[in-house]
Amino acid sequence: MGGDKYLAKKPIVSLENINMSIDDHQILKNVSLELEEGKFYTMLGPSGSGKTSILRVIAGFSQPTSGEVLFNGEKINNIPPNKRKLNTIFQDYALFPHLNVFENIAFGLKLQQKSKAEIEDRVQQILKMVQLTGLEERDINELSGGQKQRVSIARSLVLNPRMLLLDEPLSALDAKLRKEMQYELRELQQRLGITFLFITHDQEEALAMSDFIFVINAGEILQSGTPVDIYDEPINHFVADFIGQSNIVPGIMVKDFLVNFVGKDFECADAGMRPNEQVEIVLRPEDLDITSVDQGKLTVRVDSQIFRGDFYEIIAYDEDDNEWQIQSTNSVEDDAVVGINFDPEDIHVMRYGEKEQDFDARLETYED
Ligand SMILES: Nc1ncnc2c1ncn2[C@@H]1O[C@H](COP(=O)(O)OP(=O)(O)OP(=O)(O)O)[C@@H](O)[C@H]1O
Repeated sequence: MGGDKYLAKKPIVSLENINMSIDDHQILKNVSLELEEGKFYTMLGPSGSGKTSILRVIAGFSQPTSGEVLFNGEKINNIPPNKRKLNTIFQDYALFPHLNVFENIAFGLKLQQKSKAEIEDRVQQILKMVQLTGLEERDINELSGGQKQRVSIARSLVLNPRMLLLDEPLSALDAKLRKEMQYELRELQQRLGITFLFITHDQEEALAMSDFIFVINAGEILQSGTPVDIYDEPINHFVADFIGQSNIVPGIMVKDFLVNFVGKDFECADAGMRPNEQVEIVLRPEDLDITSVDQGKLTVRVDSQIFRGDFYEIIAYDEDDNEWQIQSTNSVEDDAVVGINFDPEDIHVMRYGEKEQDFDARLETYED
């Protein structure tokens, strides 16, 4: 899914069937992706899933075992990192503490032996872009977190990259500053119009910041799409569980648009499954309402609840012992037996362990 939505424009960077092994350990498995001009892309996945490895392949710090890295349609596998029109920003920003803001930003241009006048001009231009004019002489350790982030981006931008690769740049920050920087980074990307490829293991961050997300696990892209696509239509258990909170229960297809779970048939909006196929059902906690037993589509027993500020998060169990998380504006007593209601359109049906290619193929067959 999603893949076809962004084929219309020519990608700046593409990966085609990238595999990478280190000491018999396969780190990347058949990774393909395309990155277009001017978008904010995120690679989202748990620790060790291969996000940094993909970024390193794009940047040229790692060589894939097989597969092609393309820049504007041309193979760049053998082009060294400093000759690629990409710049990487690391978690700690790697700023030089003994140099001031101007000198940090000018560093790459000095290495390229540009004239003093050209350096002055270019740095001033970039300072304006990242809104740091006036801070040229400031020491790096006298800057706020947000300003440091902007200096590190400015230091990359001064070299005119087509794309910035950002490896978990916000992960060391406390929650409040992190939120502010998310906003700042997103705003900066939109203003500059440069493609960002951002890495995070934080799903909320990915949903909030990105135009397009690649969900990575065990060296594979499990799903790619807009934040809304991925949240509303996760293709498998891993994605549904990793992105937001989900109730996932086993079910079986009765026929098209009818699925059975917890012993009852329910209409559902999903497509392309065969009768009797084993499936999994996703219902998000915010899509469930607590009601009386006679009015409810399912009956559950409340186990516990936590007050979350604007709602109660209720944990309950159905007769098959499936756990249900429900967001409710009202508190409910422990052990109360209640009904839960939901809109059939919010029932999302998945195949266990499905991969994105199979999902796309199934959808195509169905649409034909
Ligand atoms: N040089 C290496 N030698 C051996 N194994 C490696 C090497 N680099 C990465 N790996 C392994 O490859 C897998 C993917 O690592 P990678 O750093 O790409 O994951 P990640 O998703 O970026 O994780 P994190 O969020 O923790 O940084 C891990 O299992 C890691 O241990």
